Amino acid sequence: MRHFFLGLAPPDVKRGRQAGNKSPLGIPTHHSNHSSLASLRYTYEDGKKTADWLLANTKHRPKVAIICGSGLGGLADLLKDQVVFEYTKIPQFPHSTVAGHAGKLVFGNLSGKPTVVMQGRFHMYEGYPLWKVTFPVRVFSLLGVETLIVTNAAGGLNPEYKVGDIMVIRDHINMPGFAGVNPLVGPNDERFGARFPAMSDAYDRDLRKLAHTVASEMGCSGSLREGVYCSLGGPNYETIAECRFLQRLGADSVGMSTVPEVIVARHCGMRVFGFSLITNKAVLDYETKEKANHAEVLETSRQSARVLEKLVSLMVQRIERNNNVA
Ligand SMILES: O=P(O)(O)O[C@@H]1C[C@H](O)[C@@H](CO)O1
Ligand code: HPA
Repeated sequence: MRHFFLGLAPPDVKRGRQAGNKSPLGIPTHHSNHSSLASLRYTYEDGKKTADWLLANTKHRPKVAIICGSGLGGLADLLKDQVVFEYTKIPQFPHSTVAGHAGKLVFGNLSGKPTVVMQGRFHMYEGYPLWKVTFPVRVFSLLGVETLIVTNAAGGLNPEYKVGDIMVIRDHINMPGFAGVNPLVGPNDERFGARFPAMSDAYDRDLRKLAHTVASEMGCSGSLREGVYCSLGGPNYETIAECRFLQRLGADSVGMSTVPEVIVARHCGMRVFGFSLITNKAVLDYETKEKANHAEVLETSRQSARVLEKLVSLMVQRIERNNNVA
């Protein structure tokens, strides 16, 4: 309050946000009309500020960004010549709150290519609105990133999938989007992208093909699948009825992330590729005693991470500048 009267209000308040309307995570708790809704999100200038801060603090100029799913942050360890930023130190960045998400942004060279890796992502169930969940993707775009690779831990709905399989994401079902929960809701800034972006080609066909080529060269094509990822809000795992419903909808894997990041990346013209690591089988049978749990998810990630890491690094080696695949 005192700061406010002295003209030293924090930036949130200066932009018309009221400190009293925020949860402890800085998330707005109520708003009265569309124009106040418009002010309750990061602007283009906010993204630019964070991107410029990062560019001023590292010499790396990444063309590829990778978002690591639960327990898959080991990918960042493959980067050479690392520059590491804790999320808590990056201006305006949200903070990681989930086990298996370290909360570090790692710049470096992966297979000789300048790359930035998010060791830990943000989820809606942590209490973050989707414009916060997806803020890093817009920052990546402002850094000059052309290709986004997303990874996640997911439950297998397809009865043929086994725990430890890797699923190339061919397409997604945005379940929260059916109810209007979408990171692009609100005023559209054309500097990021068009009001109505297409999503029918969200997952790049050439990169999907490349994944199969690389897997076959690695001798692991037997455990490489390709299918549809369905994103739910979480944090609870699905009921049996929900899993049966999603299976009938045509989903092969189910999780609690990824889709908002992909929508924002496509909105700003980035090329997207994604993997689900099948960490558990979705429960579809009322007679079973099996239950999904995060400890199992992390343990499967730990066991299968090396294959996924190798696959990603070999793919990055073959991604050429300006979106061509070697
Ligand atoms: O960040 P991802 O999507 O990999 O994490 C999955 C979904 C939940 O966050 C968590 C559930 O075990 O793992
Ligand atoms: N459901 C939702 N999210 C998940 C699962 C699951 O079974 N496994 C890992 N993340």
